[in-house]
Amino acid sequence: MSYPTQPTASHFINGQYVEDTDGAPIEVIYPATGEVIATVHSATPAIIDAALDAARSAQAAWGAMTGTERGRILRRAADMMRAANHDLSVLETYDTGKPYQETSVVDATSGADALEYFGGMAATLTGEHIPLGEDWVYTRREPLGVCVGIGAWNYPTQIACWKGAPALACGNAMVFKPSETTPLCALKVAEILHAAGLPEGLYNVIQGLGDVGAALVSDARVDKVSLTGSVPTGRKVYAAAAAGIKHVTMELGGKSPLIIFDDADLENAVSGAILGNFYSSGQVCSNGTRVFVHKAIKHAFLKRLSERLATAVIGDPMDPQTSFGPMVSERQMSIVLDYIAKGQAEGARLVFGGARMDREGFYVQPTVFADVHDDMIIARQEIFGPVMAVLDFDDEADVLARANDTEFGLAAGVFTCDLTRAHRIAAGFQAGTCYINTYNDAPVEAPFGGSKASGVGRENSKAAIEHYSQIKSVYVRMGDLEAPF
Ligand SMILES: NC(=O)c1ccc[n+]([C@@H]2O[C@H](COP(=O)([O-])OP(=O)(O)OC[C@H]3O[C@@H](n4cnc5c(N)ncnc54)[C@H](O)[C@@H]3O)[C@@H](O)[C@H]2O)c1
Repeated sequence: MSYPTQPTASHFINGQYVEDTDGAPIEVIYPATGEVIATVHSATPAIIDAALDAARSAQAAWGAMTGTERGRILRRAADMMRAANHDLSVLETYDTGKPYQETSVVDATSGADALEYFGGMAATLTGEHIPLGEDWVYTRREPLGVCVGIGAWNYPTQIACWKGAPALACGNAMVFKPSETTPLCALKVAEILHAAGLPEGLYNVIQGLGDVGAALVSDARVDKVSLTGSVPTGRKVYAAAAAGIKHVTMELGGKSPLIIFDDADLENAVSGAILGNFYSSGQVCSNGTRVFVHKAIKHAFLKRLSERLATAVIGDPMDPQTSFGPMVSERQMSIVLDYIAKGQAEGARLVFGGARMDREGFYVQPTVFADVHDDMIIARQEIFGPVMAVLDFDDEADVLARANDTEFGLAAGVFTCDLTRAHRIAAGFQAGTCYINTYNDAPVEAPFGGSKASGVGRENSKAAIEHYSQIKSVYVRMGDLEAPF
């Protein structure tokens, strides 16, 4: 292997790499081959303590700096990430198995966007002046303190930045725990931030499974928890954070609807369905995996979709021509294959794919089921893999009610050339992130997050500031103060 995937050490604390081999080893497996490419160690109680203490001691001075000074460091880190894009993309590909064709334009790029955006915003975070006759109130927008970030495995660099950038811009310190499946990329984010001038202790990365995450969430030194993960984990983390009355952001799972009307541009609609189901081998939280297709175009849609899926280049993720890679792990591959078996057992019609690929690594074919009914398991549960469920409809009000009939509310999309219908449907969706004639765009300028069981709070955009800062209000009396006795 030409790229050094083994990090200098497992953790990054107080501005430097730290190792503690007493922690249980965690093997990092390259999903395209099944080969072990690195080993890190789970954080011991001493490592957890060191990271939280470092964050606690560094935060006050950072919070007292001007926003301009903080922002300058974040923007420098953004430039350094862009300059290192190739190496970071290669590492992301080894960590996740996602094709370099994707990682080279999405992951470090999106992370750098977040650092640049929140770096630019840091100096604008001010309070307000509220006149009350001759008295007045002013507000101060203050940091929360120590924020814990806990990541999922599908976008390790992006998640580390989407949480770190707004947290740091607002004057907080962060302890980030990546997913145990993809522990490598966040270490590089920490390295770059400190090389860009971030004072030590402000962005710490420690490794571990759910037990390390749980220890962080319940620690009294922590003021806020931001989780990206599944709904079941979200329920546990939200409950543990509530016990300590901590702030939370919950970026959880979904089973999002994508509605395609008979007046839609078919080629664009097929593109949307492909992007919303097969990008990153289907391992995207906001994917539109329930594709409602108007009966009048069902045949044409499935035909064109199958033709285009047949042109997917499936293979070595490091080959720039490859457009579809493996699942992140053997475990995730078997979860997906189980769902495919359930779809067949429930009587859904397999239109494309449906099997593990006959090659090394954890590859599952892009898979499409048609004639799916609302109550089938493959239409109700998040699969988190390349499995599209196509459902029929012919009435607008009915399809909107069916689209919303789910515990999830992360994303939703509609393809139609009818302007008023597009906005009517978008207004009717019970979802935090909606798309008209496109799918899965996630620019840093736009709020991102879920409603219902899919989450609490928003990442990106000005909205994220509300979740990484708090308002203090100061009443100022200008005259004498009267009291009853
Ligand atoms: N909404 C979003 O922005 C978004 C983005 C990406 C992924 N996701 C979701 O993430 C899921 C896939 O990722 P995953 O399999 O890594 O999710 P997961 O819920 O299994 O794990 C997420 C993280 O939580 C940690 N964790 C597990 N139990 C914990 C506990 N009790 N306390 C604290 N931390 C704990 C894990 O170690 C991991 O780092 C999918 O459901 C997907 O939809 C959501």
